Amino acid sequence: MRFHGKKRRKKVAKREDYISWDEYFMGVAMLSAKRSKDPNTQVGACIVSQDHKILSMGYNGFPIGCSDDDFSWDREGDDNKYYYSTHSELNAILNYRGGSLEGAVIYVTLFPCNECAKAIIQSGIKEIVYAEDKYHETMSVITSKLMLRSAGVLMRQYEPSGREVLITL
Ligand SMILES: Nc1ccn([C@H]2C[C@H](O)[C@@H](COP(=O)(O)O)O2)c(=O)n1
Ligand SMILES: [Zn+2]
Repeated sequence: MRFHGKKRRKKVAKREDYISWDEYFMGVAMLSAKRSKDPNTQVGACIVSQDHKILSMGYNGFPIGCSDDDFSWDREGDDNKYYYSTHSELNAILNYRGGSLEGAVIYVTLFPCNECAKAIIQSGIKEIVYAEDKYHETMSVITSKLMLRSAGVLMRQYEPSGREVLITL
């Protein structure tokens, strides 16, 4: 092959074992979940543009000014975490500092609840890629899917590749 009139040396071949877009964005969502202080379920989300740019990230936690040490992480009783925690998907939407999320894709480690589904629909996100769906039998997830389907938001389950990535932090 010729390059600027000169005979070109054989090119060095590219790496072939690079991670896919799905692995990359679900990996970022999984890493975000590691920031959660919830002792029972840690959820992470990563919002991506149609041209594969990361727009925002989030994980489940208490609002700014509501200390993780003062507010309750209990699952039951009058004073429980469900009153206080913001879900990862909503945090990712609220963390976005750009303009519109129209047409974006959200990668999330757990299928969105009905409240997050409303926020996803209203923000213009058009596709959900989720890893787990452990609450699929709850009314929250059943109604979430009803709304998402009705609004034309695509939903697909992430297919784990089984690839292990070692990151020493
Ligand atoms: N799609 C979801 C579902 C749940 N979360 C958060 C809300 C809680 O902090 C936790 C669930 O706790 P559990 O009932 O399993 O003890 O996960 C979320 O961020 N996104
Ligand atoms: Zn939610």
